[in-house]
Amino acid sequence: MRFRSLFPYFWLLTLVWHSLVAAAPISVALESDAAIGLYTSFLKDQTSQLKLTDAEAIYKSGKFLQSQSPFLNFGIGSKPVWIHFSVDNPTGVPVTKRLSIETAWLDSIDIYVKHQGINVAEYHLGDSKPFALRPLNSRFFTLDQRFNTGVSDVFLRIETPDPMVVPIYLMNPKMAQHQEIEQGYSYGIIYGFLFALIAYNMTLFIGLRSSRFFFYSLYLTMFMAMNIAYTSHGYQWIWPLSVKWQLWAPPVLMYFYSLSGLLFAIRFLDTKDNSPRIYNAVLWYSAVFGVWLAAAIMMDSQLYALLSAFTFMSLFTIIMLFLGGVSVYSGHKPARYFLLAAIAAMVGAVLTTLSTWGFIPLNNWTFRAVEIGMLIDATLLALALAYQFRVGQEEKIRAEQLAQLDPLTGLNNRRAFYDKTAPLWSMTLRNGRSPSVILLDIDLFKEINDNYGHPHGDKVLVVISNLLKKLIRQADVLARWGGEEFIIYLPETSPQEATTLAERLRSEISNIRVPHSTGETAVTASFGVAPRNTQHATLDSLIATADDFLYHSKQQGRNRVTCSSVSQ
Ligand SMILES: Nc1nc2c(ncn2[C@@H]2O[C@H](COP(=O)(O)OP(=O)(O)OP(=O)(O)O)[C@@H](O)[C@H]2O)c(=O)[nH]1
Repeated sequence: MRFRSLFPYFWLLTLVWHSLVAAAPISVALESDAAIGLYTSFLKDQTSQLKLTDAEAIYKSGKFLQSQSPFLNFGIGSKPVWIHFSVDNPTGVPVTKRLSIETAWLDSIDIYVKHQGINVAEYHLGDSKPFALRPLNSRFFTLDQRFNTGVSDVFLRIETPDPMVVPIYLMNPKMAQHQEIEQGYSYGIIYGFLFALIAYNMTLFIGLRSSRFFFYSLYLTMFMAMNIAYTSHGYQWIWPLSVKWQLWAPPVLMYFYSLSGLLFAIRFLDTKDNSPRIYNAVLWYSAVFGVWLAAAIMMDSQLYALLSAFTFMSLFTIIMLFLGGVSVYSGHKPARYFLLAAIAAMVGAVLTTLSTWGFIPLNNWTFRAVEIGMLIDATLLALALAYQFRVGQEEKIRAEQLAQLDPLTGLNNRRAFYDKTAPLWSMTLRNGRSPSVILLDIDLFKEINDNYGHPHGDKVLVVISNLLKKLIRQADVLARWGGEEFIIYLPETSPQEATTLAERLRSEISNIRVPHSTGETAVTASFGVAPRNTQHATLDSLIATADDFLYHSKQQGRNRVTCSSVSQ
């Protein structure tokens, strides 16, 4: 708020400063790395026909407009623009300065240098010419110009359907070179960081086969490709001869960057399942802009292609926020990271836009805020993916655990019993130490159900389960074997020890009283105890023996323990 309240003063200061310096030529002695927009005046060529002589005549008649901003900005699809500034060399000797127009996507830039009314130099630059023809190997439109003593006039004619932002710099060549190297390093860091994330997430995609990682990598790849195209790094290093691709790459890659972002978002947020209508709307929206872009390309209209790509990309940022917001609102936890990431990307984009339009001071940080925003966006999304993966794993483990538990008693179910006893059984076979199995079945349980109801029967089952849990050793494996049947696997336990335990369990169960509305239920159980011997090649055969002994206990009148010695 405080910053915003300073705006009127900022503008006033700009105007005062402008009125003082606008008319003045730039001195070659000036050592500044700031853009020189305030020293320039300009003319929009409504006819697109003006030649240098016409522009000169109009300039002399005072009809050029003074620039109000260090950065000239004429928006998207502008008419050609003529820009003028003059350079004063009072030193008495020629001085070389580096003239640089640092917007990499301008299609055509004609530069004319005049000294004392004579044409001394002329350059024809721009994206629409092969990179190899540039005077200097720079991704910007850059040249070294010798300014003779006295005042020189520089006229530039710029034509492009892209956003016509024209940051002009006039610097000492060494200072300019130093700046370019610094920028090179910063791009190296950005691309290196993104490349590492892409490679890592592609590896995760291949390893985990989750398309989320693929769409995330695609999104970052598309951002990198778009950035490489509009900063002209691609033209400089990858496709220096492909003039056509350099012209079409920005709109095409902007579209695919936004599209891949949306594909990632709907996959990450599971929009298809959670909000099918939003999912369909996003797909339709993407298709409509895709058709618009394809039609523009077929009609060879770069302007329409750019308009479609810019509109798609602007709305894309808003849709990302919307999708993230909806998802957070509906309780999807990883979406919080997603929303923060979308906000970071948006803030970056807005800061860059505001700075290029002159609403906030333009410097390396604000101009490249979109890239910083994207780095934060990429990092937060990587965190979101990691968080989502962790939550997914935890849910899987929980589901697996639940699949192994009997829901009523919380004991192991039959599957878990086999899972837990299998390694113990194979160890037994190796070391020859004998386990035993106890199988027990509640007596006349049907009567309990019939007399007091099923819920009361459940209560009895729970009480007995808790008792069994309490009385067995930690190494023993207890499970609910069937309806009112329980099993206990006792590793390394002799027949005597197993029978003693079974007797104790039988006795404790017979002491149980489970209260109900009109009194208490007494309960007993019958037991079969089977110690392993040489006939038991498998665990199932040992369990079958325990089952036989249990049957014997039932036959003998219930509430008793039968062990091998008895049956043999
Ligand atoms: N309440 C309750 N009853 C169950 C559950 N699972 C099985 N049952 C009941 O347990 C009863 C078992 O009856 P039976 O197999 O005839 O055996 P029993 O009445 O215990 O008689 P014996 O085994 O011969 O002593 C059946 O009525 C089943 O419906 C359960 O989870 N909860």
